[in-house]
Amino acid sequence: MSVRDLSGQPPIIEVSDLAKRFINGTQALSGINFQVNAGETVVLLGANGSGKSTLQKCLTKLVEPTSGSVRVLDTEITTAGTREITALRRQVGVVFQRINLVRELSVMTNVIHGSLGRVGSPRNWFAGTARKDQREEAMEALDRVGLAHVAQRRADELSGGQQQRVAIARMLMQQPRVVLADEPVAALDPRAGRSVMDLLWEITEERGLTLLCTLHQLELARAYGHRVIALRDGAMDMDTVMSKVADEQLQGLYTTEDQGDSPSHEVFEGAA
Ligand SMILES: Nc1ncnc2c1ncn2[C@@H]1O[C@H](COP(=O)(O)OP(=O)(O)OP(=O)(O)O)[C@@H](O)[C@H]1O
Repeated sequence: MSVRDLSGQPPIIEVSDLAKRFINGTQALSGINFQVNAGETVVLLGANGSGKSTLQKCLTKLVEPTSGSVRVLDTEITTAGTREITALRRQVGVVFQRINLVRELSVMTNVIHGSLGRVGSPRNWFAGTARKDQREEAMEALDRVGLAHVAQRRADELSGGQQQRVAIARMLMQQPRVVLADEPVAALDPRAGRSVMDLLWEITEERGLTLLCTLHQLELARAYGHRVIALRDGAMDMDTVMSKVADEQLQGLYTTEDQGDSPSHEVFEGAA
């Protein structure tokens, strides 16, 4: 897999001293600092409850940060109003573990739904009433994920791996600049998971998208991540290029302090 030189690219995501404390008192994040340049592909790692999902949600204000600064695509999300946040979300594609297609509608209609924020009105929701160019674009997106032949099938007739591919095609219809993927292959078997990750990475590379992807499978993280950001107990544990990280360091992210074999809370320099 090629490693692109992105050192001259502008930052797309800038997070400074971010903290999140939930109303029940849980301190989910504190002292989070990093930036991601345009076109970077970053894997986000950390044990259950370390704050990965909260961090991703803070990037589009699905979760409101308690303090600090979060800048995504030149929008300071902590001070942005509803209109700016809506505009930002249109440029940020999301892929979740839970594949949230509309089960009883066709694959094509689900994919067209991805373009609504850009071009559509609710009456264009169904494939039959969508504009010709929308349908053609959806067909191209389906072709890109290898599923043009199932465009007219109901979404729930597809396998989990195919459904996640449809979700990626739908995300492409958004024409996003940034992709946030939260455990996109956790629900899939290893073979399907690998093939969905291949696809996500290829599309990211060919379109020059910026990707922040949470993964739990270390072998996938190793295979796909050019850079790794890791959290432990809501704090930064590492931020470095993947090639500099030893397997023990990655495994150590999933051990507790009292097991005595966790790595130091070092923040590495020179990422990407
Ligand atoms: N809405 C909420 N209200 C209160 N606490 C929350 C809320 N959402 C998350 N938390 C807590 O914040 C901490 C971080 O949770 P988060 O889901 O971000 O972790 P995670 O690293 O994504 O975990 P996982 O790998 O299990 O998905 C956890 O202690 C969690 O219980």
